[in-house]
Amino acid sequence: MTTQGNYSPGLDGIIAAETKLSFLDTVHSEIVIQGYDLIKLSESHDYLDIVHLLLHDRFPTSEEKAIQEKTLQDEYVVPEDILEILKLLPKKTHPMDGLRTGISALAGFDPHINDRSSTVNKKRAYTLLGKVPNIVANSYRVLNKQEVVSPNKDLSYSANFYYMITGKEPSAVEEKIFDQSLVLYSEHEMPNSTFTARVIASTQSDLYGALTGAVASLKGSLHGGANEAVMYMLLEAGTVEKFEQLLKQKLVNKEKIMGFGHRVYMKKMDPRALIMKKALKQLCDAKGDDLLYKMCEAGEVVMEREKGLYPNLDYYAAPVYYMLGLPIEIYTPIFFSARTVGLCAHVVEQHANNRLFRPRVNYIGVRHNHNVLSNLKP
Ligand SMILES: CC(=O)SCCNC(=O)CCNC(=O)[C@H](O)C(C)(C)COP(=O)(O)OP(=O)(O)OC[C@H]1O[C@@H](n2cnc3c(N)ncnc32)[C@H](O)[C@@H]1OP(=O)(O)O
Ligand SMILES: O=C([O-])CC(=O)C(=O)O
Repeated sequence: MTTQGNYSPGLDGIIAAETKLSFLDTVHSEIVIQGYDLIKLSESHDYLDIVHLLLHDRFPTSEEKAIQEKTLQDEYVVPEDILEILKLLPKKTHPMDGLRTGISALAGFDPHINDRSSTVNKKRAYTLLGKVPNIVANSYRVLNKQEVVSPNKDLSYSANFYYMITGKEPSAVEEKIFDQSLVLYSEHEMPNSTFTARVIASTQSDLYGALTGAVASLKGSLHGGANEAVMYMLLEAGTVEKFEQLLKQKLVNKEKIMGFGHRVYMKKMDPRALIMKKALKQLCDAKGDDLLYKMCEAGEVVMEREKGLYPNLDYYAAPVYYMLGLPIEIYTPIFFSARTVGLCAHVVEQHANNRLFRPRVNYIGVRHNHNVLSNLKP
């Protein structure tokens, strides 16, 4: 073995970047976003406040917020050709793959594609923030043989996103909870997808490429794909007792249980999950049906007792989305849509102060003796 230095599988504990954007402070149990705690922000601010905070380092004034909303609305429409590309995809394509294709195709419509300046990157971030919800909703719709839906500028950003997916306007409570989920998913330091985006950006590749790679990363079930997987698991079980049995059986089979565990919060509950747990209770109470809440609570007890593992955000976001009437295949694309702002902010930061990512390996392969090789020549 040729050793170049310490190896940490999965880069566990390795510092990969310096950032002003966010930090998981496990000592004080805070998710620090530009100096503020995300959990507190999720109770006091909406998604568009977080967008401004991440892209401009501070909250918007009410005038700036109105201008930002108008900027986003002007970006809502997706080129017709992109919708045509989505229509050409095989109908069994997952909406995450539709989204990946759609974001990738947007690059060709950018007249300033070779400009990596912060000003243009931030402008581009608004283009993406305007169009990604449209691509998410319409890639799902097209793949499910539903009519393409146009954005409704009379609704708030989050209400319009919900409307484009479901075809109906959310109630005030649904809008608030959906928006809160977007806040919670907006930014989270250095998950695999953000690392992917920064690695791609570090070659001086563009924002669309960085985000296309990030979609592929987020699709995996160890990352964003977990929210969808959690919902299938809950539906497969159907009752509290069967869910407890299912989890125990999966543990006996040494299967990973989706929605539990986290590289950074391994011995604690993801604080974002607690907020979505409260939202789930609210939605269940309003509907007079607490089955999903009871199942999730019972699952938490089993996992803590049997494995010392705690829920991450995906565990409670999934049943919340279910209670909001959102289709399951679109849970991970919604996560991506919310994370668009965090990813864009990281790419802006990477491009503004770039050094190519190029790590080394410890070589564990064989070494051949070239004298032996020359003896083997015909
Ligand atoms: C918003 C998000 O994207 S959060 C992440 C969403 N992903 C999931 O929910 C998928 C399920 N969870 C997992 O697979 C993991 O907890 C991860 C991928 C999130 C973190 O993984 P890592 O930090 O690499 O931890 P690793 O997989 O090495 O697990 C450490 C130990 O805990 C166990 N473990 C961790 N998570 C789980 C789980 N969900 N179910 C069962 N066992 C688990 C592992 O089997 C391992 O046990 P061992 O030491 O006895 O072999
Ligand atoms: O941070 C991570 O490793 C994954 C995660 O929770 C997220 O992307 O929000």
